[in-house]
Amino acid sequence: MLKLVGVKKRLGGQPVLQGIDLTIPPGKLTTIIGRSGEGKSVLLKHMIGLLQPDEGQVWVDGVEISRLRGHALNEVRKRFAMLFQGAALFDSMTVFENVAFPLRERLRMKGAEVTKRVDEKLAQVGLGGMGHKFPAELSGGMRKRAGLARALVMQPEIILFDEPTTGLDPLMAKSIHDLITSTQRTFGFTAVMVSHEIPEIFGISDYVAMLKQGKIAAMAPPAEFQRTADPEITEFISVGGTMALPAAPPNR
Ligand SMILES: Nc1ncnc2c1ncn2[C@@H]1O[C@H](COP(=O)(O)OP(=O)(O)OP(=O)(O)O)[C@@H](O)[C@H]1O
Repeated sequence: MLKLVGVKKRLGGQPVLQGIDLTIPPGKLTTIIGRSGEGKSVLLKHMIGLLQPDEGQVWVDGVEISRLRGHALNEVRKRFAMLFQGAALFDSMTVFENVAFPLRERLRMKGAEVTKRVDEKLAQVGLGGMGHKFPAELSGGMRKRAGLARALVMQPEIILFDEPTTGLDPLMAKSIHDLITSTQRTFGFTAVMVSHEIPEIFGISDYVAMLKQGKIAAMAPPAEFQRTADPEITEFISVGGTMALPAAPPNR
């Protein structure tokens, strides 16, 4: 169970997170939405221990990771994968080498075992037979798939996705969303995704949370979330998309 309690963080002299209380349901897909610059990426980085809170705690299964350093933090991080916005592949390595990298570096795995695991993951993300290509030879959507294969290959319990469909056309974005949900259901990992894809995320998420003024303003399953009484949230989700809400239509 991933849980943030009273997390506060200032960056560049400005308050970014101002008291985050958030429990991420295990084995589900939770999507975090919010305006640009609101602190969504900063929030993800706290979950994986890349940033430490000024105040408050981040808990992973009863371990307070916000106070861990060095080896102890690395051990907890092995349970996570994070897919950054740009997929962050190594340009000088083939797709195969990119996906093999964490197995070799972090698990010290070698030879046929690596090949088997990498080929299996590439096939799962629809990149079977593409292992010899370099990232520059791939489309944006294929690069995202390769990034997802690299995240999945470590069989993490928790995967954090930072805007995984940024820069993709709607069809490619849909195929990445489908892949995230199908792999999540197959492997049962806990997924946390930051996304601007409204209304699409309502169709794929188990829970939606909104970050507003440094706090979680609402968190609920999509149908309930969309019936919120908070006019700012209603406006945000109606501007982001065009989904009409029978219970509380956008007031515009
Ligand atoms: N390392 C840093 N040093 C100083 N300020 C930072 C740092 N990282 C983030 N910030 C600031 O924190 C705020 C939140 O940034 P963050 O990237 O989390 O926003 P976001 O909600 O993910 O935005 P977007 O939706 O545009 O990706 C911004 O004002 C940003 O400039």
